[in-house]
Amino acid sequence: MSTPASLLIQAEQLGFDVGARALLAGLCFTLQPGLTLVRGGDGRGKTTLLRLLAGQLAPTHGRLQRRAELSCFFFDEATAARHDAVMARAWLAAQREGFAASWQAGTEAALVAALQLAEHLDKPLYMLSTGSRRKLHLLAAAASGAALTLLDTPYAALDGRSIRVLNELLSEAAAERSRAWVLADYALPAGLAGVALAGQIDLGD
Ligand SMILES: Nc1ncnc2c1ncn2[C@@H]1O[C@H](COP(=O)(O)OP(=O)(O)OP(=O)(O)O)[C@@H](O)[C@H]1O
Repeated sequence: MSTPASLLIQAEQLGFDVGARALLAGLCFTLQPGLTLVRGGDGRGKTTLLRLLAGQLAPTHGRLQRRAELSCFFFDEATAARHDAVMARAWLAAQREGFAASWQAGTEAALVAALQLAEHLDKPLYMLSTGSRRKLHLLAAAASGAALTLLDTPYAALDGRSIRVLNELLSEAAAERSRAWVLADYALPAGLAGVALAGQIDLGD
């Protein structure tokens, strides 16, 4: 099958079983540039779908066809403990190195200021609050310049100011023509009402 240039990932009858249970079943969608919402209630498989899109898991059924050499940013919270002793500045430097070809230094500098992260960069990650860690992950996601950026319930634990910054970031992401962003959440965040989505994948309640 040919893959149109604007298409990043195509899912055909995608399914993922957990033991005997079909957690995800029969999903068909295409990911396009802009912002796609993966919506679902508790335990409906949002994180699992992001792991499939990131290539960390293989589907049990169907297939995911991806554009060749698709760069992807995904910070899986389940792996967070591994980074605990690392200084925030070193963690960020490693992200910068990993996405050297597309890193946006201007975005990094703007978000360090907007998310008030400067005071935290010289601390080990274990000293950062959950909210500050999440802000650091958001900064790296935005600055990575990755063709595909996956965000798992990114509003959780954010303060009001950071929520406004994230709303702005995702509103801009929705207008992107070269990057695709996937936001997994329980519902469309209130601050994104009226934003034109590239797509929506509904996993039910
Ligand atoms: N590999 C696995 N082994 C066992 N259980 C799993 C596995 N993957 C997912 N699950 C279970 O499947 C359910 C859905 O997982 P997932 O975290 O993908 O959903 P979610 O929509 O992100 O959930 P939540 O909204 O609660 O964060 C959870 O109950 C999880 O424990």
